[in-house]
Amino acid sequence: MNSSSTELDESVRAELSALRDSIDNIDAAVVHMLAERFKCTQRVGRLKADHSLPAADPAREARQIARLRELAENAKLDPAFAEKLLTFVIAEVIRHHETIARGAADDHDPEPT
Ligand SMILES: C=C(O[C@@H]1C=C(C(=O)O)C=C[C@H]1O)C(=O)O
Repeated sequence: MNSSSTELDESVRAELSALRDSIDNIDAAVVHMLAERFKCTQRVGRLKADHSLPAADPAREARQIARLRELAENAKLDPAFAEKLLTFVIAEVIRHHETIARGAADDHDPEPT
């Protein structure tokens, strides 16, 4: 190995390392943003359970998906991927809402005898 290829290796390593630092920062931001989103959706779940509203709202989901697909297209992100991601997150939210609703129902129902 000559000195120029060693230098190239070093610059490639440095670029890879800098890119990975950015990826780590972005992943941290995604986790924090998801945590904030789930805080909001937990409150929505509580509200729905308290007022006997259904866990899922397909009409709202359809509007969100259409909006996100457009945002994705404008951002040069695959809209199908954006839709898959949102659908995955929403499915988890609905699961949480169902759990909250079951808890609320248990609180209101008399103990089985
Ligand atoms: C959070 C809600 O509950 C569900 C979850 C949604 C979401 O995670 O964005 C959207 C619609 C509902 O199916 C809501 O109704 O706003």
